[in-house]
Amino acid sequence: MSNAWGYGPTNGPDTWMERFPNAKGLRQSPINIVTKEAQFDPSLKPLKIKYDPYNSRDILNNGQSFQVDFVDDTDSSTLTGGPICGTYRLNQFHFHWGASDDRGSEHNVDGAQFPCELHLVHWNTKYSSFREAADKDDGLAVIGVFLKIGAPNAQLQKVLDALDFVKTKGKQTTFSNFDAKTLLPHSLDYWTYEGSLTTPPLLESVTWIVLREVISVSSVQMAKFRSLFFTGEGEPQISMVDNYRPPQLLQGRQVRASFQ
Ligand SMILES: NS(=O)(=O)c1ccc(NC(=S)OCCc2ccsc2)cc1
Ligand SMILES: [Zn+2]
Repeated sequence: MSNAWGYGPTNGPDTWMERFPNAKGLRQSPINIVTKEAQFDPSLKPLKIKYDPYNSRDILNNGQSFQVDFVDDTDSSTLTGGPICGTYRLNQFHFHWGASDDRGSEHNVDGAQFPCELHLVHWNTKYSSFREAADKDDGLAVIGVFLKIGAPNAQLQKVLDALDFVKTKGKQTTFSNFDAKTLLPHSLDYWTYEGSLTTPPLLESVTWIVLREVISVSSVQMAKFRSLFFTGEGEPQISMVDNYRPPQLLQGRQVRASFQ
């Protein structure tokens, strides 16, 4: 389907509003987090994250990123506390990255971009599934984690080693017994605001929880992300890079901080 959305010159973020009117909504993501304007909220609870490695299922190149999918038919991998009410189940995690180390994250912090951003996607169990939750105001909660160039990340390497089997769009392979918690930084201090999916259909259903502490990734590891392709097997190869949406208007929203 030639008119599918993407990140290229003819189907990228500036064209999405043509088919996805949510793009002009009042709670769009990502945003630039201006740290001095993020107000400490003492009523915010600590994040409670419980991930069971047994739930990890497969890794998939979906043509926009790659994602690790989790079995989410029980409450064994959940997010509670923080800014959310109730229990949210881990459905998948994925990344956004740049063609070079100077860009790639979706959220910015004080105008700065990181080379990569991890998103851990959870859905509210007051609904019956991700799909039912995806268009509800309180349907989803996504934890964002920035990756910064530094030492190689051994836990991340387990994910990157699987990329050889999902180079092209639609490829997927088993990815079991992975503990997503090992991708999180030590501190769970966070910023939070009400936003949206950062890809079409851009549904305004996400409570964003962006961690202040980064995790490391080496430049060699970043090159591994860039070895993937947006395109399918047998099609002219287009490298999977710059799969990030730029920051959107805050439109009067408040960004709260869980820390002083
Ligand atoms: N980058 S993001 O974390 O905002 C993010 C998370 C999940 C998704 N998932 C989507 S769009 O699922 C595709 C199928 C679907 C189901 C209900 S609406 C779309 C997209 C973007
Ligand atoms: Zn994402």
